[in-house]
Order: sequence, then structure tokens, then C-alpha cells
Amino acid sequence: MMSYMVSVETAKNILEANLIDGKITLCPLLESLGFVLSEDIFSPIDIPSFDNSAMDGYAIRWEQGNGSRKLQTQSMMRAGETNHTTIQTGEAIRIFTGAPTPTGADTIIPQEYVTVQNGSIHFDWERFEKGANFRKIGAQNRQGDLIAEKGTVVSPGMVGLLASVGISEVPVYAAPKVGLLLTGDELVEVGQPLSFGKIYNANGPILNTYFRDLGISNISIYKAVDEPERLQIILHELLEEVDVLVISGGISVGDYDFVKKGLENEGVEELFYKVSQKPGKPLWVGRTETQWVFALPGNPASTLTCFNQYVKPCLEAWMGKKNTFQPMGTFPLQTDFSKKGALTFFLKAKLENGSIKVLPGQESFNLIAYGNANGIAEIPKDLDFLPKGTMVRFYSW
Ligand SMILES: Nc1nc2c(c(=O)[nH]1)N[C@H]1C(S)=C(S)[C@@H](COP(=O)(O)OP(=O)(O)OC[C@H]3O[C@@H](n4cnc5c(N)ncnc54)[C@H](O)[C@@H]3O)O[C@H]1N2
Ligand code: MOO
Repeated sequence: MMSYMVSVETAKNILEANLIDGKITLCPLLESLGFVLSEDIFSPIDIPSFDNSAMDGYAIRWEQGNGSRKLQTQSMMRAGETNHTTIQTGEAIRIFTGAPTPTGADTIIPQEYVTVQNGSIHFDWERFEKGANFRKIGAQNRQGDLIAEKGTVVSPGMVGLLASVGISEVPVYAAPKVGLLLTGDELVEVGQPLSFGKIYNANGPILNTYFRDLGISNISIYKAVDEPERLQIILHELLEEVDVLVISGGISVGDYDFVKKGLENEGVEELFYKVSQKPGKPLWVGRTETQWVFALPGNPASTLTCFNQYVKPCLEAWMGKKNTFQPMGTFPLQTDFSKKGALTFFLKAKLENGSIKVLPGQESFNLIAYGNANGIAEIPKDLDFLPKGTMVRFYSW
């Protein structure tokens, strides 16, 4: 147990050493977007599963060589055609894109290159070669071929590939069930009138939407007033129920900050408390055998920064992603930046045209920059003046 303040680096190292792997599940194809494949995927079928035409036109046998071909009028091949037909040398069969090719055909001549006269087709032989516009069975992949590797994030393109081979359920790392506990007597929900001394609950919507953005939809939301007995009951219930518990507020040193004690009472092991950073210094992180608990400082910028820097990477790792603590990259600062004190600063920032604009309104209560920020810039703790152009780490949301 760490009872002293840790650096950002140490905090992240502790988390990386404690990562929890999520369970593996079979996910319906349409819900698999953004999840990580937990297994290699092998195609159950050949694709294409039958020889077919890439063009609207005429199927022929190349071996006949140059010359016209008699149009076989009793057959016509459309996409979805289930009858087999056969073509003889000297014949042509009308065919449309995606239709199965007649047995014996090997080349498709697109209709715009063909004239039909007296029941025969004519075309410029020199323009084509054997196999033109003919999609061979298995040209994309053979049955049993590896088509997608374990660890790949499912994209819309991947969904298309899996659908094309007929896979309706995808093996992925499951999202955790999360609990969200918002503490504070001062909170009022959006849509309600605001009386003196109260504030709108911003952290709830921040965290709720951030979970959803990560593909997590199983979210239990509780609110607790600053009253220890009631808080204890809620913590107990949530820890019975969820894989990951995220708490906003009540983790500082105030007389009404009961969260830390409550978590200790529940037997959650503290991994660290307080990080030498701004905002978000009083961050508390703990673990049980199978669960994460993050108690985020209540100021909205602290909540969002701590989520981005610590909670999100652990959730993504839970869901099978790799290197989740890595920044998006390092980019130059657009202007000089100076700070006092040996804390790492996480700044609301906008990455634009390859450089970082530090936005006004960096106090931890102030959300104005969130209208524009597309991520967070990290200012190392041991630097107090960074001239314009200094390369710093940038983390996108
Ligand atoms: N004597 C000290 N006081 C404080 C210290 C300290 O070191 N010594 N640390 C300060 C820092 S830094 C932070 S950050 C806050 C963290 O406090 P808590 O985690 O206990 O959070 P609360 O006191 O409950 O709230 C802090 C602030 O945030 C507002 N808040 C809370 N929940 C929400 C919400 N859901 N939506 C919007 N805003 C919320 C709350 O009204 C307070 O203004 O402690 C400092 N104090
Ligand atoms: O660390 Mo607190 O988050 O500065 O306001």
C-alpha cells in the first residue's frame, strides 16, 4: 500500500502491473464494432463461393479464339441465379454482375464492347484476355484461410468481411460491467431548476458518455449524499455487482469526504492515493482480486483527466487492447508555456495542423475549454518553462 504521493509514471506503472483481462464472449456481429477479436478467425467458406461475373455482359469460352459467338438465347444468368448452365465453344450467354458463370465459360465481355447482330455477338478480340472480368471461386480466400487476427479491433470493414463469410457471432473480449457513483449533496440533474449553492451534475454525463464511447453499455449509476452510512451501503451493493467501479468526488481531505474510508471498509486494496499532477492530485485507485476501483477527484477537469489518463487505459486493456497507456504522439507547442511547482500538468488542448494549442481556462472547475479541446497535453513535472515548439505528449480523448 502506498501512503505517499506517487509520480504519474509510477502510478501508470502500478496500473500496468495490475491490469485485469476481460472475459471472452460471443458478440452478435452488429454489436461487435470497436471490440477486439479474442481469437484468430478462419473463413468457413470459399469466397467467392462460386465463379461469377464482374460485369454485365456476355460469358464466353476463350479457347475459340477470335470471331463471333452465337448467343444462346435459352439461358440468361442474373445475380441470385440458382440454376447451373453450360456453355459450348462458339456460344455466348447473357450474364449480369454477380451471376454464376456457366460451366465452361472463362471470360466475360462487358456489354458496352459488344454488338449483337443476327443472333451472334461481335467484339474486338484484341482488347481482352482470357479470364477478363471473371471472378474465380476462392479468389478472395479459401475455406479455412486465416482472414482476421486475434487482437484486431473490429471496424466497419471487418464487419463487412465477417458478414461476407457468414459469421454472425464474433469472439471478442467482453466489456466490463461498470458502476458509476456520483457523490455530493450539491448535485442537481440537468433539466432541473438550479437553486443557490447547487451545481449541475457534469461528471455523471462526462463519465456515462465516455463509457459508451469505449463500447461499455452495462452501467449502474448511483448517487450518494455526503453521509457515511448510506455511502457504505451503496459501495457494498456496487462492489457485489460490478467489475469496475468509478466514483466521482468525496476523495479529498474535507470533513465530508468519506469515500476512501468506505472503500477500505469494503476491503478494497489501495494501490495508490495522490499523484503529483494537476489537475487530479487526490486520485485514489484500488483493486480487489477481480475488480478495479477508481475514486476520481470531483472537480470536472480532474475527473475527466484522470479518466483519460488512468481509467480509460485500464478499461481498454480489459477489453483486449494493447499499449493503452501510450500517448497519441508528441507534438510541438504553439506558444511558450510556463508553470510553477514540481507537478505534471495535464492541459486541455487542441491538436490542430500538427501542433498543440493550449486552451484558456485550465482551472479544475472550469469546463469552458471542453467545447473545443480534442485531447490533453502533458507538461513534464520537472520543466517550468517550455518555449514554443517544445515537443510534448498529446493524448486524444
Ligand atoms: N484542504 C484541501 N482541500 C482540497 C485539496 C487538498 O489537497 N487540500 N485538494 C483539492 C483538489 S486538488 C481537488 S481535485 C478536490 C477534490 O475533491 P473531492 O474529490 O473530495 O471532490 P468534492 O469535494 O466532492 O468536489 C470537488 C469539486 O467538484 C465539484 N463536483 C463534484 N461532483 C461533481 C459533479 N458530479 N459534477 C460537477 N462538479 C462536481 C464539487 O462541487 C466541488 O466544487 O479537493 C480540493 N480540496
Ligand atoms: O487536483 Mo485538483 O484536481 O487540482 O482540482
